[in-house]
Amino acid sequence: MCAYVESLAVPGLTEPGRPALSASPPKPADTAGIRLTDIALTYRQGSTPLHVLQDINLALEPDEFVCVLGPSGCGKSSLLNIIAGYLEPTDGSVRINGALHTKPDPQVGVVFQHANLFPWLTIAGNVAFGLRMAGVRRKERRRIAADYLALVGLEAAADLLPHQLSGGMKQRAALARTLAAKPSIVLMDEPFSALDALTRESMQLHLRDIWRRTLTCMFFITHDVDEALLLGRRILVMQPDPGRIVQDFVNPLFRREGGLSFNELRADKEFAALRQHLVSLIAGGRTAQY
Ligand SMILES: Nc1ncnc2c1ncn2[C@@H]1O[C@H](COP(=O)(O)OP(=O)(O)OP(=O)(O)O)[C@@H](O)[C@H]1O
Repeated sequence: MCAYVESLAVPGLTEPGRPALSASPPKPADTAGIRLTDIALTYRQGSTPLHVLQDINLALEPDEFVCVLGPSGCGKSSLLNIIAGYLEPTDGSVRINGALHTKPDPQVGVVFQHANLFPWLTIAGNVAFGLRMAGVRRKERRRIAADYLALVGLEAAADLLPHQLSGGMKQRAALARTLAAKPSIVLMDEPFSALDALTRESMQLHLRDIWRRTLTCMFFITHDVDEALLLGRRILVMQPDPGRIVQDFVNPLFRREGGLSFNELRADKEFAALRQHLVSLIAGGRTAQY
């Protein structure tokens, strides 16, 4: 058992039928899913090297939902950019379903903090845009766009323009646009941080529901520990100088079916201890030892 489990003594961690907090989440088969091997990233600032990432090794199952926490500047976005193929690592490799991944392609979808919809296209047009670029026929594009708009609950907004939508609706449209390309992984960099608290909570529940229905691998960066505990089946914590993963565990509060509401999550007897542990780890106060 890892030191974290012992030191927290959180009731319920060893109860039958409950997912155990584990330092070694299950490994996907050799080729399935996303695999990062020995990733390192170094920038040069004049003659001084800046080691941003070091020794990042990560295996994500095809239906993983992983939340990534860590203080500002620890390299979360850099890691996301490497997985997206936007940034070449100084060392190491990214493989998706066994194939080397070195440049952006539709297998990797990205949702940013701002929706970045094309203002001149309708919401359905935005969702179908990538399909059009991929040569999908018009009738098929329409059908796929309608399916994904229904998935995010935006059927009624199909013919509206982006400026007619609220911030949360725009983010849902952006998610539909990304999912419509049927990516193997969706990378999200603080996608809800620009939303007000109520919209944000509703988007988190929406996303959880969408993940359950699509079982697409989600890589979700957040500064919000509660958000990570609500959404992540697995939680990674990074620390800086150089950026590395200092904890990787299966979230015992995660439920594959049903799922906790916010009130249930916060009332769970394990929640406060887990939250405190993560906050302190992010602040650099305690390093996990196994
Ligand atoms: N193009 C660049 N050239 C040089 N240094 C960079 C560059 N991009 C990022 N960095 C540095 O790399 C480090 C990691 O940045 P990154 O944006 O990945 O961190 P982060 O954890 O995502 O931060 P935040 O939570 O604030 O978004 C920082 O020290 C940053 O200053």
